[in-house]
Amino acid sequence: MKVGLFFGSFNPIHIGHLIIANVMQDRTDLDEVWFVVSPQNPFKKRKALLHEFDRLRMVELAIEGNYRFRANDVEFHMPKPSYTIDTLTYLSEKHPQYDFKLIIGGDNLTHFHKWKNSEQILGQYGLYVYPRPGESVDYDHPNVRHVEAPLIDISATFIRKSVEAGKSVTYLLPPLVEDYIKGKKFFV
Ligand SMILES: Nc1ncnc2c1ncn2[C@@H]1O[C@H](COP(=O)(O)OP(=O)(O)OP(=O)(O)O)[C@@H](O)[C@H]1O
Ligand SMILES: O=C(O)c1ccc[n+]([C@@H]2O[C@H](COP(=O)([O-])O)[C@@H](O)[C@H]2O)c1
Repeated sequence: MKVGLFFGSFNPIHIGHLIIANVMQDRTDLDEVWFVVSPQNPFKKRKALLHEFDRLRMVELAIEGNYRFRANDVEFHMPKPSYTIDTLTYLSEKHPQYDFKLIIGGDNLTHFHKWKNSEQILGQYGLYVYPRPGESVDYDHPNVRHVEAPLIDISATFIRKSVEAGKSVTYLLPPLVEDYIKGKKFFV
């Protein structure tokens, strides 16, 4: 079985993430997509992040009922910051029956060569890349698959700023995630 690992801060998860996961599962050879919540991206500042348990909960709420999607908290139990190669290695040892691929947005491809052991990630696993507005890097490598799909100009940053400014985020988030954010008064 082929599993696409979709790593992210998911601060919070938004419909862009869900569209990406669905396109990847539906239009490629991936059987499932696992959303791996990263407590701490090595390249991002931690202070703006919600607690990882809340980010995981929102992912669970967002994917409820989709049996091809799973939420994964493996990085909560690993050293911080979260280096993707370490998690890939761990997951491959734990689930030798699965063929793991990495799903990333085009913005992450720009700096991918700076990731820890990026060559090993490419050689052993491979990337499925979803295009992102403003990012036009065409990484030419046999293990990099550029998936053609509609551009989505939505980011978690835009959602956080919108909530802070008192603007509506309806339809940018799954309703259960919007309710969770409102209930907990996040980003206000
Ligand atoms: N609109 C989008 N188009 C393509 N890829 C995206 C989009 N939004 C997120 N991604 C990808 O999803 C993964 C997880 O992203 P992340 O959780 O950081 O979301 P984000 O919206 O980019 O967040 P932030 O605005 O806080 O940086 C990354 O690989 C990122 O490139
Ligand atoms: O392993 C690395 O060196 C590395 C460097 C930068 C980012 N990543 C991972 O890429 C994923 C996407 O990050 P983000 O914050 O854009 O959602 C997240 O899981 C990060 O831990 C990983």
